[in-house]
Amino acid sequence: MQQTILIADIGGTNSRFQIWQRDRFPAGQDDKQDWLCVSDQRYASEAYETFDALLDQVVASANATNFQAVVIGAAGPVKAGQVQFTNLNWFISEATLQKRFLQAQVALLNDFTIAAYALDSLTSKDSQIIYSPLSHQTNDLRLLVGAGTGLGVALLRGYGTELSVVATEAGHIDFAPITKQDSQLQAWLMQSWTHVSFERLVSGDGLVAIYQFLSQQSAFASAHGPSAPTIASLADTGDNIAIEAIRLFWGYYGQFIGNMALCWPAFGGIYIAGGMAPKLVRWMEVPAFLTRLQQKGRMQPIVENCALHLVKALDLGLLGARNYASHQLHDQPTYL
Ligand SMILES: Nc1ncnc2c1ncn2[C@@H]1O[C@H](COP(=O)(O)OP(=O)(O)OP(=O)(O)O)[C@@H](O)[C@H]1O
Repeated sequence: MQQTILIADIGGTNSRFQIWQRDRFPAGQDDKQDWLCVSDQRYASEAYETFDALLDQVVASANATNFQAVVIGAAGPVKAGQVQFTNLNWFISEATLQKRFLQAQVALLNDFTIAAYALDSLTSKDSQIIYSPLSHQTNDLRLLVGAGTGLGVALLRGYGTELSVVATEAGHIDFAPITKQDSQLQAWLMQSWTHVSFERLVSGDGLVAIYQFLSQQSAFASAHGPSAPTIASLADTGDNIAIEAIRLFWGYYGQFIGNMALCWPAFGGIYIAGGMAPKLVRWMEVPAFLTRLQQKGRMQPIVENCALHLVKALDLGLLGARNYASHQLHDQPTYL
């Protein structure tokens, strides 16, 4: 019997869909068949008015229709099987998906929750250690943090089939200025938003905002001036404002990760994922990044005990969704 799954990682900027198939042997026989990717499509999210409009197109162009599992990771808080996207005017309902894919096991989860199910499958090529603690205190707590269109955080406890994941909206905690320049940046951002969260700085638009602040623009306007990829290209050509903007971006990213480690002492490791880190890693000054991450006063030793991994694999969400779907279809206990 053939099994077909539809998986998706839906972000504020990019929507990624894959269809995988495998031959499934009857129970009791060797069923460790490899999945084969039969479709891999990427779309610009904002080109579609609704998620359903995009899904119509994906399903119409797919050469498979009979899915046994449909797993969707979405960039927003999932409550009672529904998600309103944080950085996109989209809505998804698990019940509507289930009606559409009647035969399938359908799951709608937060994108960082689903990405967390990929961590145990990462190989040494997929991630790089950027900090290892000198002394080791261990527990099974891990953190997945990632800046892209937004700033996502998931908390992991346990491993393998015992893994449990807690989705958070921690990217929306208040930004806390440390230097005079940080305070000026915060005040400048407060002209646009009453709540200046870390996501306002540690995200694609965040990098744009920092650049505009340094360029002495009167107020933030996401459509004005260079985009985040252009700022990265400008830095490559030696543009001082772009270089400084990326330097500040990494500092705020480090400060945020350190705050997360104080809330959840992740002695099992902190994994930095999301679309931006791999693209800006050449500008990461590790000592400066670690200083801002670990400078936590009397509680610095807690943060210093957390190893830091930079995840280079860009398809973490899809890998996690495939693991999740595969698990759903397996005669094994589901994830906790
Ligand atoms: N070369 C680059 N340098 C810096 N930032 C970039 C680069 N390319 C894209 N970005 C920014 O990365 C962000 C998209 O990241 P990502 O691919 O993780 O998106 P996403 O999964 O749609 O986001 P999310 O899941 O946070 O909603 C955009 O804000 C974009 O401007």
